[in-house]
Amino acid sequence: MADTENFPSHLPQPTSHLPQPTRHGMPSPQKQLTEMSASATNSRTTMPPPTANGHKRQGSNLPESATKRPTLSDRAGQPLKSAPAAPKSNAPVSAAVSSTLHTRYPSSISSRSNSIFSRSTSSASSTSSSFSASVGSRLQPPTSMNYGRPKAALAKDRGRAIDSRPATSMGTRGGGIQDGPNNKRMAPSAPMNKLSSAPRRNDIATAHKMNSRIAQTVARTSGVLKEAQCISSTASISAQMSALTLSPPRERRHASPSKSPPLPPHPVTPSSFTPAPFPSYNSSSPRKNKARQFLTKSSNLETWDPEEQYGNMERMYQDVCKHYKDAMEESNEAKQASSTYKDTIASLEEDRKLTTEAMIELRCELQTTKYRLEAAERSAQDIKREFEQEIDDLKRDHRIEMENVRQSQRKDIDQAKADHRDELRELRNRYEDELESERSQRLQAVSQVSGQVALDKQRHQLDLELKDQQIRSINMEIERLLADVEREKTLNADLRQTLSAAGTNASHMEAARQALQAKIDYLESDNKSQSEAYADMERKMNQAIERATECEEKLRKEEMLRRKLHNQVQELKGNIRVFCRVRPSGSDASEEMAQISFPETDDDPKDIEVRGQEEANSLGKDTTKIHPFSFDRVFDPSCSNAEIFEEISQLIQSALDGYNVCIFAYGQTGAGKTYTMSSDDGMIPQALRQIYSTSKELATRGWTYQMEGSFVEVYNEELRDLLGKDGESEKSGKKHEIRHDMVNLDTTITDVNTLSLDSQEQVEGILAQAMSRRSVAATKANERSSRSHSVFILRLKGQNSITGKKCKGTLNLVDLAGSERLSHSKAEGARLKETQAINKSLSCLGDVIGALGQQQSGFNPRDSVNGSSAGSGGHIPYRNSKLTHLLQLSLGGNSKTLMFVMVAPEKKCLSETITSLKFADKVSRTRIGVARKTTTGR
Ligand SMILES: Nc1ncnc2c1ncn2[C@@H]1O[C@H](COP(=O)(O)OP(=O)(O)OP(=O)(O)O)[C@@H](O)[C@H]1O
Repeated sequence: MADTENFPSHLPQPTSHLPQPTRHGMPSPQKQLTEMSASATNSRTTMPPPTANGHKRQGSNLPESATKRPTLSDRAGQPLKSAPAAPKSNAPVSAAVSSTLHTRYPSSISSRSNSIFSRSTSSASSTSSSFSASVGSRLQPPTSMNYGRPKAALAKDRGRAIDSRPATSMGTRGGGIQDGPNNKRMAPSAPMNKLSSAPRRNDIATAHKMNSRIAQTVARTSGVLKEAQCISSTASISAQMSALTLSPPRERRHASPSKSPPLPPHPVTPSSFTPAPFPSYNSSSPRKNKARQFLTKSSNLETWDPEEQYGNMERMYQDVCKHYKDAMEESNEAKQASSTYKDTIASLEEDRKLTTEAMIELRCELQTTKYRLEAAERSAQDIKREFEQEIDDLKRDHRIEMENVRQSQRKDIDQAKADHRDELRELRNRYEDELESERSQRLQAVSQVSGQVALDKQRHQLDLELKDQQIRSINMEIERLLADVEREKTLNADLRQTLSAAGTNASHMEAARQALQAKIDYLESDNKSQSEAYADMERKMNQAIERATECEEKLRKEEMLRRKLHNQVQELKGNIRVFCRVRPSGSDASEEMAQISFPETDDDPKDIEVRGQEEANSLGKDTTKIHPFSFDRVFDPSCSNAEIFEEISQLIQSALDGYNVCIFAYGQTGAGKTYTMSSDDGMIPQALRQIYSTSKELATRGWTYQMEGSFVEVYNEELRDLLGKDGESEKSGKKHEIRHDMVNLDTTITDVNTLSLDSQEQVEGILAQAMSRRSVAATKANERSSRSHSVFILRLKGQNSITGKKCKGTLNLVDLAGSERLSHSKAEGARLKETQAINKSLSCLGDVIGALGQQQSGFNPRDSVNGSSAGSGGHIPYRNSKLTHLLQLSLGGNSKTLMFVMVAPEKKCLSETITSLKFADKVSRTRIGVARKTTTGR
């Protein structure tokens, strides 16, 4: 087995058909004999015979004879002409046995031969030949490299080769060598198993206990021993084989394996081994000259040629003998090595025993030391515990002692502190008493002095305060009078005279005041004369007050006169007045401007001229038309909101006087309507500021005002409350309705929040809220274009506590949405709808104004409610849009109405500008009714 491993790996391993050697080298002789006998009888039918040239024939590869050959059955009927010669005394191998050996185990024999003898360099060539003869030319014998090893190396290699497998595995392998010729499993040889495995186990156990060097040595020794045993066993088997060949063939052929007695082992020693001479064969066999014979008539298998077979057998026998001899020599050497290793093992065993004893002693010592150490540790623990207890006791004692000392010290300190406190208290009491008595003495003295001073001072102070108050009131009165005078001066000449008189009066009073002041000074310096001066001053004061009252009365009368005159002037001017304002150019410098001029350069410009687009006349010449317009007032781009407000402040005053006032801004989108009406200094905030300041002034003349405001927008022909909570009207789903009270000439909107405006700050907050809620959107002309008409309605209710007069006015401030041409704006979707609604309502406004113009005479506002005029009977289409419906009373003649027409200066807006101006011109030419005051009382 080991030798098969030496074959080159690229070659197929030779398969053995011989009974495989067990670990002892060969199967038991008894079994071998049995099998050999059986095979001798069966071999002719089961195995093909070797060929004549000595090569192995294999199965169907055997060449078939072309000629007809006699079969065995044929030959059975024939008399045996030349039987093989009877074996001689040394019993040569019979032809049957020989052929059986070659047919059944050719490769096995050869292989085995190789395994046993391949290490002999001298027999390399013969091995090779026998190998090729037995296994065929396809397989090469082991190379000569394996042969020339030194003996020691050989022994070592073998030892390693065998010893590298564990003992049990060896046993298994030995037992499992396997399939014999008839696929019979070969049982391992039990004694040999015992022999080999037992020492091996011992060796391995020893090797594990001892060091690795000892283990290696033992392993090597064991390997050598096994090799030697193997060789000796092989030798015995060979001897048996030799003995087997000596037995008479006829007897063996018929002898039953079970009945035949076991053959005694052949006493072969390597040194005394002499191979028996191979039996000679009768070469004059008649078969030699005979024609070729066949197994059966129909078979083309030739019958065996015994002569040729015999020759082969003889050669093989020679080879086997030679190899056997070599093996014997190797075996001897191995035995010698074995005895040497045995000695070494014995001495090592001795060493191991000594070492084990020493180890046991040391272990005992270690154990003892451990016990001692543990005892020492225990005692150390006890001592430590004792010490710890002692330390704890000491600590406790120390703590108690410390506590005692601390307590005694604390007591001492407390005692010392108490003493010290008492001492301090005593001292403090003593000093405080002394201090108190001293202080009281001094205070008495001081209070006597200061009482006197304070009394004097108080008296003077009171006098002074009284006089200051009088002076203040006189001053206030003078200021008020001066303010009144100042205001009246600007109204009319009579008032100026009165005011100058008041001024003179005031100067007298001032002189009197100065005199009084001098007297006060004098009085201050001289207490005695003070009372006289005071009485004089009081008298003069009363005179002044009387005169002031007279002046006030006079002023009131003048005020009434002024109002009357103012309203007369307003009526003369007409109830709808039109102001025109041109916006400055925008930030885009590249924008081309329209040619707009203002011919009048005085303080009160009323005219404006706009140069129209260039047009070709009938002669083909380019001409431009100039459009002149005239309004109540024209404001050029340089005018500020403050300047414009000055012009309308009289109208705001009219609202306080009990008139309905309506101011609205009209113009194309982006022309400046929202800027004029609702910016921080726009008309709406300024109007409110004026109303507050004037109402305060009028309060001095007995007027008190109640103000209520609401803010709505007309968006897409629907009213929206800008002062309501977010989404309130959408949630409630209520629609606001416009109602006109024609008795009181009052307009109300249902479900609209009306807030009482108590302070100017509140009003401005409300305005900001309303402005933020307005519907705005970016359009082509304006980034924040108003998409609705916004209307701020301020109701003013005044009452004069002196005269008992009552008045009720309404101020409507309207910021209209911008007119816009759809073709220009190219609005879509929501924007388109908005633009359509805006344009429609503005066109309705134009219609209403037009209708009002036609019925100038005989206006009755009550008729206007029904959309008709008593004078002309013409229909006024107020209800055609929410905007005109809402402004019905403002437009219908009952109110003072001011329209701002806003103009954009850009050329691109020119046509729209001209349209707006034409509309404004139409409005300014309209004369509608007479505004009436809603006052009651005297
Ligand atoms: N007198 C002015 N001085 C300076 N800037 C102005 C003046 N008038 C208008 N503007 C500016 O022009 C722009 C358009 O003005 P505004 O929004 O008042 O136009 P509008 O007529 O109200 O437009 P819409 O009808 O689309 O609401 C704004 O940026 C505004 O500040």
